[in-house]
Amino acid sequence: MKAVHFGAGNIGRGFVGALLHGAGAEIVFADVNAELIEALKNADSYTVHEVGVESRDVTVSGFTGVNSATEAERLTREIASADLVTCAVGPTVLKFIAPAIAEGLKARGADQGPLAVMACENAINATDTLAEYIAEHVPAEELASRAVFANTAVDRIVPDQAAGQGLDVTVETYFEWAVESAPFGDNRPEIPGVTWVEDLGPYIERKLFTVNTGHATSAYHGYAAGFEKLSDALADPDVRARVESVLAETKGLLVAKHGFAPEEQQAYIEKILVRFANPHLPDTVVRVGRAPLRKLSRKERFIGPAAEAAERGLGTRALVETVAAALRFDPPSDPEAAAMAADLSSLSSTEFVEKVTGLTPEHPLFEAVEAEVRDAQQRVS
Ligand SMILES: NC(=O)c1ccc[n+]([C@@H]2O[C@H](COP(=O)([O-])OP(=O)(O)OC[C@H]3O[C@@H](n4cnc5c(N)ncnc54)[C@H](O)[C@@H]3O)[C@@H](O)[C@H]2O)c1
Ligand SMILES: O=P(O)(O)OC[C@@H](O)[C@@H](O)[C@H](O)[C@H](O)CO
Repeated sequence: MKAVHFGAGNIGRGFVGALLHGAGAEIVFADVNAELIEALKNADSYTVHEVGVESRDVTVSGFTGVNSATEAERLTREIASADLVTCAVGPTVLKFIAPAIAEGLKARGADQGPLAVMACENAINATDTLAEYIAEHVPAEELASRAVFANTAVDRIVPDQAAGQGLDVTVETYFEWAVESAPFGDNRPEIPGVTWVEDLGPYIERKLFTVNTGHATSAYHGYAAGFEKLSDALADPDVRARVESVLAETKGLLVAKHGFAPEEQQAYIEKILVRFANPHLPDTVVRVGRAPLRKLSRKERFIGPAAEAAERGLGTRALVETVAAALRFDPPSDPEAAAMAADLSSLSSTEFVEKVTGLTPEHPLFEAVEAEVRDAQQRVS
């Protein structure tokens, strides 16, 4: 099996690359980071350090790199001859990698089987989004015969890596890669460790609205309380109580919407709280809270579940209080935090809520969120 993976960052090397290597795949990492690609071209292997109660090292080999910004022709050839394309570049970058995947698809021989395409991003139906961008460059019939698109949900905490660590990646021991099975019929790619599911909807929503909602809640309240390390933030009783309150609210929605048993969802919550508290994992509130405008958007981890909960008459107070904390997230290293601050000072509260959260004034959640925006604006003026 040959795989081209876009995004050789934390989750790319620390999770997707490791599982593809475990599947015996030859891996081509495609990235715009020239230094990283040179390092991948020059290395024979790197090590994934899984840290936790039981730590272990996994060696990943059998890969190369291609610079997707400067080696377009080679990238086309690599995709044309691949069995699988995966990506972990961030949901807002999907539109930029789509043209290259389209070129690779168009260059495939008629006798080749379809290319499996699976986006590994923290977003609902990210592969469908990528497919829509690719469809702008490939005729519909050609696309249907040359590619199979499957949505996925990926779960493994991979912090930003310490300088001087080279290609090695420190990760938690836990992982889950859920992939929808229907698009493949009887021809699923053989990737040990993948959980095949018929309906990904409940899985991705449970993951995003529990793991990522809880994680970002720890980050925003932890940042406000002055913590740097995520596990230290969660050890603070006030932050912990806020995270538990938020997860009680998303649990209410997930149980009502998807029919998860309450005790099953509670066990899932307890498990992720242990994962967040992993003291061996050097994760930070700045990484976990990164890109607050994306995280406050309509289908994302706060407004997504809060809007649906409000529509069902369920509680949203803790989620809205976390939105308030997110509005105060201002690390100088985060361009979206700066853009959010600029929008807070230049837009009216109504304009800000409509633009950033996608909520309209008629929505039952609008008033509560707008009140927090007004409060944040008064603090900075
Ligand atoms: N880190 C985690 O714990 C984790 C876990 C699950 C899912 N994810 C998701 O995986 C995605 C990536 O996250 P990450 O933590 O690995 O981020 P990261 O910043 O470590 O890696 C992203 C990589 O994508 C590359 N990239 C950016 N634009 C590109 C382009 N146009 N073409 C090719 N490569 C490009 C960057 O250079 C970088 O190497 C995000 O959607 C994130 O939500 C992350
Ligand atoms: O990657 P983001 O910015 O969507 O979210 C930050 C973290 O919550 C996330 O990367 C988690 O570590 C990961 O989703 C765990 O599976």
